[in-house]
Amino acid sequence: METVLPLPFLVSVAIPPGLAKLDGLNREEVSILASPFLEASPKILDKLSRFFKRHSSEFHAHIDATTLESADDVYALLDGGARKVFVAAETLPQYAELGDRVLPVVSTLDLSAASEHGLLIKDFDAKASNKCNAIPILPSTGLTTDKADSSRLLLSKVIATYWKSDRTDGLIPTVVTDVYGIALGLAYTSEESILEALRTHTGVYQSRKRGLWVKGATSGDTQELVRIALDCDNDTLKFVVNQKGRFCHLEQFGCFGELSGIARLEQTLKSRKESAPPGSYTARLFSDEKLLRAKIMEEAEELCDAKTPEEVAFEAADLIYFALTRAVAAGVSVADIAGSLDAKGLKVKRRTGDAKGKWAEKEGIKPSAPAAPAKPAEAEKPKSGRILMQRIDSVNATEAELLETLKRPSQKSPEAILKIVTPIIEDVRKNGDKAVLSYTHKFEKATSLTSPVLKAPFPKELMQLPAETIKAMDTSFENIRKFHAAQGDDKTLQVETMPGVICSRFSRPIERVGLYVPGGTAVLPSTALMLGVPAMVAGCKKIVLASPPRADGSVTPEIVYAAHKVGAESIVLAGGAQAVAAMAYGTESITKVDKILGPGNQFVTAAKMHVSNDTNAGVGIDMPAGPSEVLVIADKDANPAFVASDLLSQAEHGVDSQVILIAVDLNEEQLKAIEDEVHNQAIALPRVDIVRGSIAHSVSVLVKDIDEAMRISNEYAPEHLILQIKDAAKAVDLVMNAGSVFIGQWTPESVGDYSAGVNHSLPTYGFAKQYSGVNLGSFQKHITSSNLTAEGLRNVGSAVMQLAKVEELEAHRRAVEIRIKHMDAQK
Ligand SMILES: NC(=O)c1ccc[n+]([C@@H]2O[C@H](COP(=O)([O-])OP(=O)(O)OC[C@H]3O[C@@H](n4cnc5c(N)ncnc54)[C@H](O)[C@@H]3O)[C@@H](O)[C@H]2O)c1
Ligand SMILES: N[C@H](CO)Cc1c[nH]c[nH+]1
Ligand SMILES: [Zn+2]
Repeated sequence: METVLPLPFLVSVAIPPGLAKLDGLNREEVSILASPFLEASPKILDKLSRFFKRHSSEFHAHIDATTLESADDVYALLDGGARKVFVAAETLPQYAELGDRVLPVVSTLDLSAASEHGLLIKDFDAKASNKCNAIPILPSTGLTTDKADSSRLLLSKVIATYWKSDRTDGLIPTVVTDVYGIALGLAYTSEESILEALRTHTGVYQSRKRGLWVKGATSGDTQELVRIALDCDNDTLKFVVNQKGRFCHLEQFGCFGELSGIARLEQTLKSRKESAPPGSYTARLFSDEKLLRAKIMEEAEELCDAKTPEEVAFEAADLIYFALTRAVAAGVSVADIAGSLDAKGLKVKRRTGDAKGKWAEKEGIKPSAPAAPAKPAEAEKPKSGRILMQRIDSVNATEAELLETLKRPSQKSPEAILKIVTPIIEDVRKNGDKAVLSYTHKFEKATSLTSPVLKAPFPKELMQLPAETIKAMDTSFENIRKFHAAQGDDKTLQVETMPGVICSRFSRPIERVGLYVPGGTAVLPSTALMLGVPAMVAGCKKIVLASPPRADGSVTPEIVYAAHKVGAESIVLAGGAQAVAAMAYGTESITKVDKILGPGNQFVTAAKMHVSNDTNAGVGIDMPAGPSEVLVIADKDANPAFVASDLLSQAEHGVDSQVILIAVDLNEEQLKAIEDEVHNQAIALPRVDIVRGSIAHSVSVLVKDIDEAMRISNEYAPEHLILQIKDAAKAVDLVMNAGSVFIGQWTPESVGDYSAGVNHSLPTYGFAKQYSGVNLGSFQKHITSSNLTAEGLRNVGSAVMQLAKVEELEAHRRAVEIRIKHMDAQK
């Protein structure tokens, strides 16, 4: 990343930045000029922080923070990526330690210096910093790249006002570099060429012999213009570009030779990622997450053990190779890494640099000082880079490679999780309410809570909801009720297997059920409906809901409303293993249940497995439901925006979610259209950071036809299967393994999550091969009965007696014989 000397003005931009259009200037033009000027106010701090998250490396923003009251907000802005923040002069002393990152605003504006250019609209204390005093600020509405627009200033003119050419032709020497700062060559620039470059966002220069020179116009080796900067004495420009092909007219990348070092490695890895021969080592590294992890760990260790300078250089190069492979695989470029390094360098409170977790423990490292509470913006690392799923072409890949690529992200080892949850379960079993409360105080920070349960009837004031939420919940409730009621088998099933031998089957509700409604990363009242409604329809006598309370000890009103609608007897105000244990064993105030159902994180799942294995608990559980996932099969008929929206709706659940696209016979352009949609829709999502995490282990599989797509899908056994293909309904016949299927372009997965009527508590992690999702049957037992007449016993008796004889179970045989003898005696 280039260090920025801002061009000698800042572009003042209205907030919220639409970012496609900024007050008349394009986003690209502002980013090329490097430094927008933004005005902060307490109301728009959230928007500013989102702006920084997405664009701090692209824009080098300066901020007017004079209306902010809290110093914490100023620190947060600087930590978020603001280059300089301007504050009221009287508050300046409290920022003394921050040097010229914080500057004062003077209220009496001195316009004289800039008025001769007619440019300055706002001026900052000239004495405060010689680096910043002369930066005039222009409203972006006053600038243009449109020659015909005489009412505004031409951008190229503004730049030229500040440069001093010492050449007779007035041209300005221009150093051209790539984004790593590697010099590609020297060119010359005029006002006209700058205007053209800004207008087209490409490399356009002024040739001394041939006039305007659009780089790549004949060779195809074009440039994307990333940034323009003026040097310290305003007589040389720098164009930072992304170079396609090569810059030099000779057979070499730049006029000073080929790329080398990390830049060259990145170029090689990127091209390998696109087209590494299947089976090659790099292809394996890209597709085998475990192999790459092992190599990174191995090389890190070897680097630590290296002794001589040569060994250190050798091992560091190896480590960088594997680290960069990891980055390129995730769609992260060296420029993104440099941006992240720059952002770290901008932080006003640096991390201590301590090693973390198992690596620290292994080496016996102790933290250097107790960790200070993170400032809000410090805790959220700004992330950038294209959000892109890894691709694999099923035609070129072996079956083993394909399966390896489609592996779900690995979860923490069950043993490690069990070690954490077992003592919690034991504590709750022994100490009841007191233990449950203590874990709620610890994990949910709900220290004011004094009772772990809320009993029905639930007070009205705990379910105050907007009318539209009640309407939506009522609609969903009714659809879920209808669909699950229709699954009922009220009539006893009866079959006469032989004359006089009548077999029957009838269902009964499970009497007491415990329903776990997750509440860690998101509150999910929809899950309360998905579990509660079928329990109600089945006729379960006691429905106990459990969900982690909020930090103030209250339960989300939507969950209370759902509990009320399904007739729950109580809500356990606890989450995790403690909630599961409380429902499995019962406590002084929490009702023991016969079966626990519902999704949850790894602690919840491990606790459910643990209690179901304890015969003393006498409790059953439903299927394993872990991180959400979706597999979308899309062909040429699919709308790329719809496809992306479905992928993202599951990717936003958690970083451990995985989404799969199976692209049926799509060409490069069609596939890219979906990838572009994924990126563009993702960066606009509030949970974009989570999406980045899940997309990093998500995959697009290219296949030739529907049969191959369905074969892979059945092997993967997705929780949700979406068919965005021609004649989608017909393809349902080919579905063998899936939790729930969504057919055709008008059926987004989210309708199933909330309101269509189908259940959203479904098997994940490939368990759709052997489990069904939650349904009415999950809340019922089926009991069978036999009823034989004398004739029936005669008909079947000989088979029974013979098999009992084979098994040498004489009492069994005699139970038939004694009756037949009795019948014979009565004849
Ligand atoms: N498959 C499905 O049908 C489905 C439906 C909805 C949600 N989900 C999944 O359910 C999961 C919900 O997870 P969540 O974390 O948001 O909520 P959660 O309610 O399952 O877990 C929160 C609880 O975890 C416990 N916990 C957290 N950290 C702990 C630690 N270090 N030690 C011991 N206990 C700890 C705490 O008790 C806390 O109350 C997500 O993965 C989501 O994708 C799946
Ligand atoms: N998709 C999740 C099940 O995998 C359920 C859910 C709840 N809210 C939104 N979605
Ligand atoms: Zn969902």
